[in-house]
Amino acid sequence: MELKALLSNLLNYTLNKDENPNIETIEMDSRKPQKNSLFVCIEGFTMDGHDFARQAAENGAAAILAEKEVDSAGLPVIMVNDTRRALAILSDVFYEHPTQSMHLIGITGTNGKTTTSHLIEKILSDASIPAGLIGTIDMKIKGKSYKVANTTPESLFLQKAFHQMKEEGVKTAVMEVSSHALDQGRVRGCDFNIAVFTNLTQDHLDYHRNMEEYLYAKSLLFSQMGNVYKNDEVKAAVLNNDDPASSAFKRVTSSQVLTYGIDTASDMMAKDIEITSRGTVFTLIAPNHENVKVTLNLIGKFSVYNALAAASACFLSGVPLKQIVKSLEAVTGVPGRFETVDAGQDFTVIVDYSHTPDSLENVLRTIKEFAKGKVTAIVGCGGDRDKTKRPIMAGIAVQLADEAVFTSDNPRSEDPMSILKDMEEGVDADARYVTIPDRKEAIEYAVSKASKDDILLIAGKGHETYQIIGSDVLTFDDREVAKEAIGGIKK
Ligand SMILES: CC(=O)N[C@H]1[C@@H](OP(=O)(O)OP(=O)(O)OC[C@H]2O[C@@H](n3ccc(=O)[nH]c3=O)[C@H](O)[C@@H]2O)O[C@H](CO)[C@@H](O)[C@@H]1O[C@H](C)C(=O)N[C@@H](C)C(=O)N[C@H](CCC(=O)O)C(=O)O
Ligand SMILES: Nc1ncnc2c1ncn2[C@@H]1O[C@H](COP(=O)(O)OP(=O)(O)OP(=O)(O)O)[C@@H](O)[C@H]1O
Repeated sequence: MELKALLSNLLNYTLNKDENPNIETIEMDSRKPQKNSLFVCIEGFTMDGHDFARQAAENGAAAILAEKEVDSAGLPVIMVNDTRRALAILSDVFYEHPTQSMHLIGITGTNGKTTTSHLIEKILSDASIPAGLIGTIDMKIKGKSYKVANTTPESLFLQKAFHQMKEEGVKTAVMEVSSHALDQGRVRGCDFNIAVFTNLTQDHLDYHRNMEEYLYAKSLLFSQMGNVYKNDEVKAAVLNNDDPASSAFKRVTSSQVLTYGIDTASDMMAKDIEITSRGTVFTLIAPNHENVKVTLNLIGKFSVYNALAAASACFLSGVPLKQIVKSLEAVTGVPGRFETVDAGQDFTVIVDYSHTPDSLENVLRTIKEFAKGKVTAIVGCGGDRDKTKRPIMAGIAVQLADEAVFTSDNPRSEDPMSILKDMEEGVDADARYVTIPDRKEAIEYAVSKASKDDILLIAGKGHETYQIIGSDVLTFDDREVAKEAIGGIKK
């Protein structure tokens, strides 16, 4: 594509020379081969892409997009105000606006994005609507899994992925939309049909300075949805009516709103909820007033919310209610979300991705509802991330579990002991907890102490198969470590 055609949707830019090279790829990493690329310089959080413009030129770039002066080795330079935001527009143009002719569902919220997106994908594919999926665990196209670096990848990766989905005949996609992505404009080129909100509680205050800014970032999904219609379909915001943040989103969206809830009157509701150790039973009341009994294999009130969010999005996507319920009932779990580890032991081990105060509290409260024996929570907090949640999470663990084991969870560049010290600020000295910095030892300790009918919650890492210590990414899987530890005590 000619450079000037590629720039056609940018409102504000200057080009330093009247040249119009053919652009074969767009790249944002100078270390990759550039094949006549437009190299987009991004000022990141650790590096500044502007410092690598010359390297990109030497690797074959044909033009440079920048927001400040660069050494371009004589290549044409396009200057814009914000390269990250410009990249979203250019990627959409380069990949021929893939989402304009797709049915795109975006999910935002602090907790439940991954679970809800998996439920939606399952319901749609059971209804013979193959859906691409982009989220924390992976990207999936026609059942094939691809690695992703971020919950919501950079716009360049996203638009390329949507293009690939279309090439492979997949015209429906469901994706998680993180607050970082919204703040950085990664989804600006995405034309959403449906935007879903799960809930808003404390997280990511290392990035967003306070809850107001976090809420504002989330609201961008709804304010940026744009027109009321897309290809004759009404656009819709699917909002959790029980969460106070929804009122802010109602104010900023110009789309139709469909609400769901348990405690507040809503378009899609769950009533008569029963929570058991194996799942959840409730009556689903749809916007057309149809009532259906649902037996979910997913545990806890929070799972009912995820089911309601998924049911609402799929109802709006034209899937009949009975089909939605059938698919929801067939879901046995999502990797790393309330996943039980069974190695023949007489106690229960649950691995769960709860790494926010709210999710930890929900999971522990749910466990307590059916626990017959002692509940032990193994909990850590990430390094280089929101420090304010450390004492809060530790406090929740000691308050709700019979015993807490504080340990490491991706300490990154921080000293694990100083993270544990921050956690200890949230608990009284006489609280029942132990501190074991090595995560493997912490799991082994809890397993060795477990008796019949006890429950061990290994919180925080869920599906992750690594532990980041310093700059090393070490192989670590809570599920495997727990199995080995159980094997060890059986010998
Ligand atoms: C804080 C944040 O958003 N970081 C993201 C950001 O990294 P960065 O700004 O630090 O990038 P950088 O390393 O400084 O590099 C800047 C630029 O220089 C370029 N570069 C760098 C070196 C070089 O030799 N040549 C070169 O061209 C890089 O390719 C890049 O374009 O841009 C990268 C590329 O898109 C992201 O992968 C990275 O996400 C990191 C992995 C991350 O942890 N992000 C978290 C905070 C995040 O975004 N999380 C949310 C979900 C959170 C949740 O809900 O739990 C997400 O959506 O993933
Ligand atoms: N609707 C919900 N409300 C509160 N907690 C939830 C909800 N759904 C799931 N959880 C809890 O949060 C954890 C993470 O769930 P999930 O991965 O679905 O959320 P997420 O929004 O994708 O998280 P992340 O953004 O960190 O990837 C689960 O393991 C569970 O403990």
